[in-house]
Amino acid sequence: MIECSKLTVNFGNGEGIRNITTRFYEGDFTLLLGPTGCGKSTLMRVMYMDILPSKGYISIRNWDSRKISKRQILKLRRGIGIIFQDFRLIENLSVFENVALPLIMTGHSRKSILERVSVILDEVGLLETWRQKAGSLSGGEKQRVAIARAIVKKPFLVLADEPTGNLDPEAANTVFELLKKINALGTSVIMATHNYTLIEDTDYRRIYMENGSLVDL
Ligand SMILES: Nc1ncnc2c1ncn2[C@@H]1O[C@H](COP(=O)(O)OP(=O)(O)OP(=O)(O)O)[C@@H](O)[C@H]1O
Repeated sequence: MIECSKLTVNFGNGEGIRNITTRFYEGDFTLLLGPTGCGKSTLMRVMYMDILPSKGYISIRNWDSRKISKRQILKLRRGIGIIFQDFRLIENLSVFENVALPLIMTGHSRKSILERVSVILDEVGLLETWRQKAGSLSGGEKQRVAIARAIVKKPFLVLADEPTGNLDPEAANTVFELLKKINALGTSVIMATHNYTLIEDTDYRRIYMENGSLVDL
């Protein structure tokens, strides 16, 4: 699904990622591990082509960073759901509106939005909160809204960048279980995390990074 070849992002200050060659497979749950600043977020940003490589390339399904246009980047992003550590919700909008936003922006009908958002909110266990302002929720609930927003358009890939970093262990577990469920239903998931306790019992593929490079173990 994703092929990285000699992938390099150079921020001009000596930081970034260097010479990454690997593949990510369709349907997998992949864990991206490594210390702060090792390049996990940068690698994820390249995956949704928020940054383009300085050298080497990344190809995702049929999109290749060497020849992708701006319009095609928007198309690629429609197939990718993104979850951040800090939730990035619009706090003064309701839970429903936050999740509906990606569908509103792509011109779905009111009826299909109502149906789809209700189903998704039910899946993440937040149907009853649909009217509440996102800003009034707990951290764990906010992250579940962010997950709902990420999957509402049925992406082929979910990128979760430290999704449990701001959560207590119980909320972190709930979020991880949800991501596992999403993966079990067929969506590929790539999750960057520092939370080794959370993942210790899983046999998902682990990719380790250090100083912008992959570590061979
Ligand atoms: N836009 C940028 N401009 C300059 N340097 C950057 C930029 N973004 C990231 N960096 C640097 O590149 C390196 C990799 O950062 P990145 O955020 O990818 O690491 P990370 O592994 O995700 O860290 P964390 O676990 O703390 O999120 C770091 O040294 C960081 O300071």
